[in-house]
Amino acid sequence: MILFSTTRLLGRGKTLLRDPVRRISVNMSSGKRLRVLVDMDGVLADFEGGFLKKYRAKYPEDPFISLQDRRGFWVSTQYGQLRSDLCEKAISIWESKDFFMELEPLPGGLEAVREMAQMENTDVFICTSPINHIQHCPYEKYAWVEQHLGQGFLEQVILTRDKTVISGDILIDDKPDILGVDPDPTWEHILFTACHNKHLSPPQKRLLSWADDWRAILNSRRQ
Ligand SMILES: Cc1cn([C@H]2C[C@H](OP(=O)(O)O)[C@@H](CO)O2)c(=O)[nH]c1=O
Ligand SMILES: [Mg+2]
Repeated sequence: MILFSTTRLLGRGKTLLRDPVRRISVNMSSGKRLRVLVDMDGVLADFEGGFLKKYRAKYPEDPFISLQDRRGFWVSTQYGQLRSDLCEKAISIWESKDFFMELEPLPGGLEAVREMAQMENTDVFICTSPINHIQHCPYEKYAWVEQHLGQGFLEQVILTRDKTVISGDILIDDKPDILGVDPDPTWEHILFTACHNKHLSPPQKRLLSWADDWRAILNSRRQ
């Protein structure tokens, strides 16, 4: 028997505790709640496109790598292979103020997470890693979510350098190898296709874009 001091029964069997700081949805029906972790850069926010635009604006005379020529997750590695000084130049782009703030949303991503948040027996979190340079990125990632999904969605942001310690059923992420202290994370990694990984033959299931059938992937994990 679960006692709630003040509760408001919502439709679809969800109960929200009146809590000035945090609203908690408790599942009142029997089904297990599905927990979806959605990555930010390369899945909701266009890191690669934003990088190339700002790199070319800042270094117009320097060689660049087109999106279709991108290989390997780390941009700076490939730029460094092109010419050693370009590694630092690449890093200077995403360490600059407003880089993460000004990233464009990838098509269909915001609509998909908004829909997930309204789905029965479903919780969605944005699970994202900050870069090492902490001056701007952590704040701008939160501000980006507030700007594009609203203040209420800030409750759903998880910032971590180790995604393996976050529990969930599904992690939709463009990084092919998601490693951390836990060798056996609870989530199934769905590889979100990006310019840098489209040539791989990954072991994971792929989500080609948000126009692909992400609802079927969620439903396949529901009990
Ligand atoms: C340096 C670098 C960071 N990133 C993103 C991944 C992480 O965000 P996310 O976990 O939201 O995908 C963040 C820190 O590495 O920056 C790239 O996508 N490519 C890069 O080359
Ligand atoms: Mg990513």
